[in-house]
Amino acid sequence: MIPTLLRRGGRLSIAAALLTVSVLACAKGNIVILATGGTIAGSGASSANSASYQSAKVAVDQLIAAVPELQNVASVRGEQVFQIGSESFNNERLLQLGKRVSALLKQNDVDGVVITHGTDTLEETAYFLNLVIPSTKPVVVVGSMRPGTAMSADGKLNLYNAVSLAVSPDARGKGVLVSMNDEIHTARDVAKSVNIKTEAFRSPWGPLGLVVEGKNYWFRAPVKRHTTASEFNIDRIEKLASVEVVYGYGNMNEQAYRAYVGNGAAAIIHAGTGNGSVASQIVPVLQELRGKGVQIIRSSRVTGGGFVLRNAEQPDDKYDWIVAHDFNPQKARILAAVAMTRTSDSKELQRIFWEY
Ligand SMILES: NC(=O)C[C@H](N)C(=O)O
Repeated sequence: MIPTLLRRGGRLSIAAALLTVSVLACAKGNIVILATGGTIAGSGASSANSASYQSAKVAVDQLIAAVPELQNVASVRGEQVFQIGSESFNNERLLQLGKRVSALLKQNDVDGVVITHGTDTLEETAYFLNLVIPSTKPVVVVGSMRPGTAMSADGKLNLYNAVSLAVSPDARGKGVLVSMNDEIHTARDVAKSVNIKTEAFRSPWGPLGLVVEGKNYWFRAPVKRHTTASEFNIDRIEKLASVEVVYGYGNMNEQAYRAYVGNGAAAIIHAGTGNGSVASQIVPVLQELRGKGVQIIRSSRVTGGGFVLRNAEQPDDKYDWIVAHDFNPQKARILAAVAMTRTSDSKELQRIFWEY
């Protein structure tokens, strides 16, 4: 169409061509890629290094330049927020990233945000954003399991899928999404379940859909509260509550619980065995800590579908403990750290654990 207009020559047809170009550019939608590091920005010594490499090496502009096809689906620009392995994320970085996402989504010239992220804590950041970003515009978090230098690297296609998902009107209002390995997951459910393999992310209750060659195929939608239906808002959060996780196993002792509380933890996520069960020698310790005002939140260390029932295994009503529903311990930490910016009432916290 544009070459035809140009062939006709003359000022009018050139103006028409320019107008068409700008209309097409607008029609594509504007996506900002916020880069934070991880393996998707990793680099290895040789193409055979699929698992040993350095993460967080490649700058966002290089990531974008490596996938010219991105510009066919959206107008894309990048910002380098951090350049770290995601194992080094902390509460301050979550807040900084969240505030930048929120500010961008308030702009009329931004239609969605893609966050490139290491996979180790990707589920924590994605779930945090799902709780605190008050926007229906798509936020898609993406990573890779192999660096771009490796044979069969997965980053380019994952990034392409993430951008095409973020620019899709049908991705709006579904909460923060994670796109990996052609699948679309809700940030609430997804967890890194295998390392090494590219099929690394799973949701215990299944993915929301698939993204294939720039088209989304949806099968379900999240029912829990998120983004615009959330009572939490990043614009009103300056500091997260101090919440720590203690891992349960046979031969447990009380030292970690006491050390964390001694250092000011306001809540302990007990990553218990099975149904969040608590060893008999630990029960009185947790009762004592609860008596001192510390929230005790029972989650499960079971991977791929831990689900803690209230008053099963332990009398939560009697001890005034909280159960983490189906959240894995690291997501329970995120929810408690956000929720406790607003309440320290255990009944309110339990309500929040059921609703989000
Ligand atoms: N695949 C990865 O991205 C792992 C890396 N350690 C990270 O989380 O940053």
